Formats: sequence, C-alpha cells, structure tokens
Amino acid sequence: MSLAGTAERGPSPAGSSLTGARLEVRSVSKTFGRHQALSAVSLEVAPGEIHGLIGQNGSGKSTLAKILTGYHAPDPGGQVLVDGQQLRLPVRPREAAVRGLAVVHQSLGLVDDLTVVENLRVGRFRANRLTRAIRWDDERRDAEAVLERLGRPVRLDVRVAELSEEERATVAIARALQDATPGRGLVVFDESTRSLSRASLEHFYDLLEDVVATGTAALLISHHMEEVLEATDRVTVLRDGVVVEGGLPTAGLTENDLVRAIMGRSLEQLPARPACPRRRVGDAVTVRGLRGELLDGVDLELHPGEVVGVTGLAGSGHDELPYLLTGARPARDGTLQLGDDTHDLARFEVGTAMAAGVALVPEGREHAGLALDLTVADNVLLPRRRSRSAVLPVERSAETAVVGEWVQRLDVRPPDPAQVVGKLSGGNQQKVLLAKWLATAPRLLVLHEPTQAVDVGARRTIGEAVRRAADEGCAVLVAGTDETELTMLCDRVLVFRDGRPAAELTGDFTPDEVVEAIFSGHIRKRLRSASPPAGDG
Ligand SMILES: Nc1ncnc2c1ncn2[C@@H]1O[C@H](COP(=O)(O)OP(=O)(O)OP(=O)(O)O)[C@@H](O)[C@H]1O
Repeated sequence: MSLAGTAERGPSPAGSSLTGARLEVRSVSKTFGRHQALSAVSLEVAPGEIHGLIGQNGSGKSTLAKILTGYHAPDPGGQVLVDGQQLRLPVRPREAAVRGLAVVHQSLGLVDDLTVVENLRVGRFRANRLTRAIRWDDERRDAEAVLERLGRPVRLDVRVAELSEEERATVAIARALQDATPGRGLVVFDESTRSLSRASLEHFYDLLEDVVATGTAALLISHHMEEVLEATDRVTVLRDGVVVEGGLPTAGLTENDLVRAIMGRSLEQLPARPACPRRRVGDAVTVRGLRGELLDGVDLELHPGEVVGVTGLAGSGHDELPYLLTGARPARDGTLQLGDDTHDLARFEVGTAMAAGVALVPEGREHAGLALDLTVADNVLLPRRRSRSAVLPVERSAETAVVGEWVQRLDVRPPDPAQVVGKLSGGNQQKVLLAKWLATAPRLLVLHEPTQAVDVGARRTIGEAVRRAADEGCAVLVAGTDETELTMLCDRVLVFRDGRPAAELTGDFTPDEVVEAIFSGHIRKRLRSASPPAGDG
C-alpha cells in the first residue's frame, strides 16, 4: 500500500473549530537557536479517537507534546485549540488542565522524593473547608482506584525514587488518566508505555478504551509500530519537524507502510540483522548461586563473543539480574567469576564492578543513567575518567577522538559532543547512554531494555554497536521483554520463571517464539530445557 498522496488535513478558519476536534494544532513551529524543530505543524484529533504521532528520533514529537503543556513556547504564529477553544500561547499549564489537556511526558515528570500518593494527588488535594487539612483518606481512595484500574497495584506510601521503571510509568499514566474529564479534552502519552510489561499494557489499553469511549481523545507517541497499528485509529507522521502524513487511517496499513512513512524508505533497505557470530573466545564469565529478591540460585555462563538475552514475565527475576551482576544492588548470595578473579556478589559495588570491566546500561536513563546537565562528551567520558584516571594521564585529544568516534558509531544527532544531553531527543539520549558504557570497552556488558525509545533505524545502529562489542571479545547480557530487540541482538535467550532460567531459545528463533516462550512455557523444537544451565558452554 502506498502512502503517497495522502493529504494533510487543512486547518479550519482561525479562532473556532469547524470539525469538533478535541485537539487542533494549526501551523505550530518551534526553533531552538538555529535549529527548526517543528515547521508549521498542523494536527487534528477527533473525539473518541486514539491518534498516533510517529517519527524518527529527533523529528519533533516531544517538542510538540511540550508545547501543549507550556513547557516550550512555540514560535509566534501558530494556534492550539482544545474542544474548539483557542488556548493562549505559550500554553499556561493551569489553562491546559482546566480544558482537559493532560500529558504524560517521556521523562514522566515525577518527583522522586515524594510518595506515590503525593505524586498522584499533588496539585489536586481537596482540603477540609473549615480546617484546610488535606483529606488523606479521600486522596488515598482516589489514588488507589486509578492504580487498580491500571491493574498494577503500587504501594501508595513508597517514595517514587524506590519504584521500578514500570511502576513509575504506571504512576505517571495514572496521574494523567485521573485528570481526564469524560467526554472532553485529550490525554497525550509520550512514549509512556515503553516500560510497561505486556500484562500492564493490556490493562492500560483497556482503560484507555474506556476513556476514549466517553469521547475524550488520546494522542499516542510511540516507536512501536505494532502498538501504533493495534491501538490507533489514525496517525500523523513527522519527519525533521514537518508533517509528511497527516491523519492517516491505520486500518489496513502494515508496519512496513509506517516505517516507509517515517524513514522515507522501506525496512528492506535498512541494513539486515547481522549474522550471529556464534564465536566464543576466551574464558567464560561464570555466575554461581545468585540469589536476590526474586532470583533463586541462578547459575549462568556467558562467553566473550556472544550476546545472551534474559527475559520473562514480571516477577520472574530476569530484570533483577542486571543490577545484581553489576553491584548496583547487593545480591543475597552468589559469585561472579571473571578470568582469574571471583567476586562475591553480596559485597560487589559499582566501583569494584567498573574496575573489573563490568558495565551496566540501566533502564531509566533520565534518573539512573545520564547527567542531563552535562554535555555529550562529559557523559561519554565519565566512566572512563573514573576508572582510568588513576592509571593514565587524562589526554584531551585522545578523549576528543573517543567521543567523536562514539558519536559517529551510534549516529547521535546532532553529532555535537558539546551539546547538553538534556537538550537531545529521548532516543539520542539513549544512544549517548550506550556510548558512555561501550566506550569503556568492558569485559562484561549488561544492558537493560537498551533500545527503549529509539526509532527503528537507530535500533539497528545500536544492535550493530552491541554486536561489534561482542565481536571484540566482550560478553554481553541483555535483559528485556521486547521480543524484536531480543531477536535482533541475541545469540540465545534464557526465559526466566520463578527466579530461574526455565527455557532457552537458540539458533534462528523469531520474535513470536520469544513471546510464546515467555507466556506459555511451551517447549518448541528450538526451545530446550535450560537446566542444568552450565551445559551450553
Ligand atoms: N531544549 C532544547 N534545546 C535545543 N534543542 C532541543 C531542545 N529540545 C529538543 N531539541 C531538539 O529538537 C529536535 C526535536 O527533538 P524532540 O525531542 O522533539 O524529538 P522526538 O521526535 O521526540 O525524538 P525521540 O523519538 O528521540 O524522543 C531534536 O533535534 C532535539 O535535539
């Protein structure tokens, strides 16, 4: 199916809506310095519609979402209307809220030091009219109700800093959904579902269907084409800040159609999945008797030269592994053998791990991985400086060369080492996070959901960089639940259940087989029992 010739919908006359749209964006532009992030963007979202907004990393999606909440002021000349009412620009957050415009930003916008209930209810507290005291029982009941509808109970009194990425996303989504006024306005989700498990995703979409059934609309920003096709009625596609497809009905489209619209070329023309090296070099990295909150006596062998995936349902323990192996969280018990050195994982710390050549690319780059106020160069060089300054004199030109090489290898856009990381688009921040740890040339590289929020082209670039690290002798562990990512990156995938690897996919497995293995535990022909785990060496 060709997307060519699909007309962008024209805006209605100034000041009022002829279409009854929930949201109308008319010719909005945004310039950062000399960079035009949005050029005369127009968009309409109809009542009860789930509208997708898609485009490559840096194409301007989050900039538009941030204009809708008043975080960014647009250039003069554009208009934003909600339910036919023109908003004053820049948008004032209070007016946006009153009009029923809620946004879940990519960074989620939570306050780490406040509890879940405080994050959910801040700015919405109802006080006793006489005493002005906050009615906490009512606040808790409302907070609980919305979390329950999302099917993901989160303890209300825990500080948000202590939550998992999935729980953080749930709280941010719940906060936006509780603000939705039935039959009015619009909720924007900017890559908000990226860390939800499949089960949570189902709850999210059930709830979203209820919300849009009232006539409220939703704008969904996502890099997951499958999700976009499944969930949305129409899509608008941005390329370099320009609408290249406006309000295109998704019925009958394929993932390839969307990729072609986003990239301007089809998926087949992108570099193919690299052949698995299946080449194991040097001594295995050995994990023995690893126990944590969920992991229950795990034994693993990873070989330099291979990329091993670990996956499973929420609670299976696979996503605890990255943090226990890298000293980010203490294990209850267990050892990690790297060459001649055996490390006690109950006492392992990040500094020791880094000195031993163990690197972690965590989930949640904004609060766990990057210094957003520092430049690309400073972020990339941080771990190298920390681990090597005691041994080698810091050499400026060598550092510049390293940063330049990684910016180029991972195709960071704009390719400017002096750019402040907080000003990069989400996907480009993720590339910097990877560059930061790949540049240390680790012996063991542990990645948690490494292609989160990156576009389909960048996924391949990251895949190639990770495989190249393996080819150069690094043992790589990838934890995640994205079947496409695991299939693209990994030589084999261990599926965890009840705190242990329960099955293993090897050879030429497909994304569907990964999903099937996670959910059914059904043993297919390429899926064999993974116990005892040491037997694969
Ligand atoms: N505060 C800022 N200062 C300067 N440039 C910025 C700022 N915020 C965004 N940009 C630039 O504007 C462009 C659009 O960024 P935006 O975050 O909107 O992209 P995006 O489509 O949301 O990307 P992603 O899919 O990676 O999240 C990028 O080139 C980005 O570097």
